Amino acid sequence: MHAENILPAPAGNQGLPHALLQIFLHIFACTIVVPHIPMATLTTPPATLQPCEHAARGGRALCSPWSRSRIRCRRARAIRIRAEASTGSSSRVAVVGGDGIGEDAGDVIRRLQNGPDVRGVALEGEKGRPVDLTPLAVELIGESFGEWLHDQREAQEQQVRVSVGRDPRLSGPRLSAALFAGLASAGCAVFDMGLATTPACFMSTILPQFSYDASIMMTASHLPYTRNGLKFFTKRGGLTSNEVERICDLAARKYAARKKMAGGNNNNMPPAVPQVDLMSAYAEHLRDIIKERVAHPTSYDTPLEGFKVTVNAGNGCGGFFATDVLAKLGADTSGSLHLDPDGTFPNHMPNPEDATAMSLTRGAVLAHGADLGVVFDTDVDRSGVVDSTGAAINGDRLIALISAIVLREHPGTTVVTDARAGDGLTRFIEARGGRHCLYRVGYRNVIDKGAQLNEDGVETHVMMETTGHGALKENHFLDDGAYMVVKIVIEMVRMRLAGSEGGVGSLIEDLEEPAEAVLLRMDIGGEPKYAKQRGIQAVETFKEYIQEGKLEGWVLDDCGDCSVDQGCLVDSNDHPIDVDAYMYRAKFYDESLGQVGWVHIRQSVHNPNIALNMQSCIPGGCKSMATDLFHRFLLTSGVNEFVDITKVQNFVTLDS
Ligand SMILES: O=P(O)(O)OC[C@H]1O[C@H](O)[C@H](O)[C@@H](O)[C@@H]1O
Repeated sequence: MHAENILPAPAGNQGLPHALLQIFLHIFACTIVVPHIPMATLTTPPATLQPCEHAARGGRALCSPWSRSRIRCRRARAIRIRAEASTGSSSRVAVVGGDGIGEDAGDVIRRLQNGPDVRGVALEGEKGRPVDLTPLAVELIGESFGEWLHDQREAQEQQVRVSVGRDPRLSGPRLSAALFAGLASAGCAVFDMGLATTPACFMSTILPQFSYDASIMMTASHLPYTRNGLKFFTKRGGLTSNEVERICDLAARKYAARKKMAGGNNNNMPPAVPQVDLMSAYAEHLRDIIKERVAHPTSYDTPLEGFKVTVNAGNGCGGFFATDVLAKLGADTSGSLHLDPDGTFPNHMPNPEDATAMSLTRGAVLAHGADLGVVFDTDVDRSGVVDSTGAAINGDRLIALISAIVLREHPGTTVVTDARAGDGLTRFIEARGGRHCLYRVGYRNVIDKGAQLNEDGVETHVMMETTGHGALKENHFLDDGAYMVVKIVIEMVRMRLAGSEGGVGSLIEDLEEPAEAVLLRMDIGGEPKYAKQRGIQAVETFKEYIQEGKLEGWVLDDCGDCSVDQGCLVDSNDHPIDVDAYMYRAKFYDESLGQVGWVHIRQSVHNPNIALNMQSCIPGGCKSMATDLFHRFLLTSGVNEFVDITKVQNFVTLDS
């Protein structure tokens, strides 16, 4: 069962009878001490969080769900919540409609930072969301990135060379011109790669014929056509959230003055920028990898002859993979869908998590008798596949498939995923001799964790988020949806050469799936500028409720500093500087049933909401967990004063 924002509102009074609800509330009002959380009205500034020193380290906690001592976060950071009423930010000038000039006018730029990316609204059309990714904002961010690059360089004698690619969004050409202008005014030599993919942009810093110092991809991935954004690379890889924060801050500090100067318009003539054909070279690079690794005994240059592969690019940037990679290697790609780039995305959003994208691809695979279907997201840093039987392989299944392939190449390797991955995936990896490290949501967090484990001497070849962002140590720690498909295609050919009858789906036949997986999103109310702090407040209150023993049966997954040798590892927000969103996972135990499942609670990276993921191996388990949380946490903690809990309520009261 999967659900996100699709749960129907309860018709009439389908939920707990009102009287029963009153009894519940009365009981909990009597037994639970509700902490005072200063959140008077939604227009007052929220509380802020002050990180304190880490709690002392200890041995691995053997938590008992029924005793408070087991409900302890061994390495959790103590968080102190304090009211901010008299601090600077509360006295700042409000930014109205993302357009104000004042003491904090630059906040409109700072708010464009989404973790390691910049994302914003580039075109009118979203109700209640004005355009904030303006040409001026993009120009200033480009200029600040250029300055940041100069600061990073030891030798200053050569001009910094920066390439720029983009997806087909309608706002792309205009914003690219602004980006070129910003980079040029920072003294960079700029190269226009036109339509490109995000991983290809990074590869433009590596492939010897380009070898740029840095690259920027303009994309908003699977988000609506009205959005756009920026992803930044140097030869080291993608920038971290902290680095992007510094760049946005630099741009923010220039914003008010430049806006006055420009009168709100970007009047600069765009510089003349040479165009370069990166994608042909990148496609050739992928073809060479397939040829070399398959080393076909009779058809070295066309190892895909006799294979049918259907690609669904969703009108994003991924069409090249069908025409310039697979077809040129001999594959029949005639059943492919939506290969032509179209920035209005008329069919569906390019996204391997999108149900329409997956089911259309499934239909095409079955109709054409294809061996494999491939789904890319807009900028091709994510992918999913469909096997020859029509089974969708995305999320945990894709991680399992890649893990199965890589664990044969690198026995015992560690696989890092975000903590929304299922318990069945952990068992799947461990059954093949691998180790599973569960970490923070956000592709950059997952990749950085893998890089860090390698630095610490823990061999880690696979880093994959359940969203389909997958990076391999062998491929520059780069999340590259096309490279993941290259690995799968090579395996498909090898299996056939070895005489195997089954398709790649047969490699994950023993993956156990949860009985239920549900995602509910709770909108954060009030002024957008306080949304992040309110989100932190809600998520931290959940953690404190468990730590203080107010949620009997709930246990934080708090193994933040256990060795990967000991199995799973779940981060506990233990590096405050690097935290880009607050999140926790907690298991729920029932006295008679044992472990019912887990919930993962976090702030959304993109929108003012709290995402609540739940998984259970018991039918009805998600509803039990949601019901418990609804009555014992959401209603009693005060979180419901600034978070809209309707979707959880609807789920809880939904007839099963
Ligand atoms: O916070 P959400 O809106 O659920 O989005 C979360 C996701 O955002 C982007 O797509 C990132 O690339 C992912 O790494 C992340 O998991």
